[in-house]
Amino acid sequence: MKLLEGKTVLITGASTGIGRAAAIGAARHGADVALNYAHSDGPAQSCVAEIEALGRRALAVKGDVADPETARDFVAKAVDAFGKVDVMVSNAGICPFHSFLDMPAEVVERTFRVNLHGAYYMVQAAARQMVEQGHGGAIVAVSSISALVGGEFQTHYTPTKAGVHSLMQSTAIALGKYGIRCNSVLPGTILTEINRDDLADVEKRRYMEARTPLGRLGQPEDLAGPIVFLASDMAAYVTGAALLVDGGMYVNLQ
Ligand SMILES: NC(=O)C1=CN([C@@H]2O[C@H](COP(=O)(O)OP(=O)(O)OC[C@H]3O[C@@H](n4cnc5c(N)ncnc54)[C@H](O)[C@@H]3O)[C@@H](O)[C@H]2O)C=CC1
Ligand SMILES: C[C@H](O)[C@@H]1OC(=O)[C@H](O)[C@@H]1O
Repeated sequence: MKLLEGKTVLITGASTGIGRAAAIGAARHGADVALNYAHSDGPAQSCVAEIEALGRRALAVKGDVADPETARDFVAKAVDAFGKVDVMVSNAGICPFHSFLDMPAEVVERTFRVNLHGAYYMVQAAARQMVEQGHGGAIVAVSSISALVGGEFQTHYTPTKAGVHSLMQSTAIALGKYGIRCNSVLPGTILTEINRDDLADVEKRRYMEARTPLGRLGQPEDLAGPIVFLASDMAAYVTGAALLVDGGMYVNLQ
């Protein structure tokens, strides 16, 4: 059963990792997909090719989510190409691991701007379009288990993920009257570029694996199903919710 047949799905930071897996997952479920990406063209173009090979339309639009103009441009180009916006997946994020006491202000600023301001502008731009269209929509934000627990080298990052989670709660209220649902997924530790260096420390990786009741760290594809579900009409009465996708890591105290 295809859950997103005929829908237009926009995803930020979609050329790699969780965003890319969500883009392919949405296309497998019948959606046309617009991808925002910030860096090299190659991975974005290969994601477009993968989606087109599935028989769906795809569009890659370059832009830094920290700039509010990027959100307006992304939504406008997606509407030009596909005629509408049904789903926004706000996924782009950075996590430059750093100790707290000597954290440079620029690293804090940039992390906040990309992860939180970026999500805010994208969600707002998509919501404005959905309200204008008048037939509702779904917004899924990629928050984190880090919205709920701290990290010694993530003092600049975890507040942004708590912020994204909170943004979905408040926008669920602000947008419910328009039939727009807003939810977040809270991934645990997923093997992607964002933590490649951090998890190159074998001891740390083993520790994180041992904390996970399902016995392994996550793959980007582990997020595709939960994101597609929350984006779909299967979740028609779900809004303001946060779905942990962490192999059980959060509940594993002892
Ligand atoms: N990998 C993990 O363990 C977890 C990741 N997350 C979140 O998942 C999201 C995706 O990250 P991953 O797939 O893990 O890593 P990733 O590094 O593969 O993906 C992040 C994507 O965001 C893009 N990006 C970065 N800055 C951007 C900007 N200014 N404008 C537009 N795009 C930008 C990157 O180019 C990249 O494609 C992030 O928001 C991250 O915080 C949440 C919990 C756990
Ligand atoms: C980047 C981290 O490995 C990853 O990001 C998160 O949000 C989780 O806290 C994981 O630690």
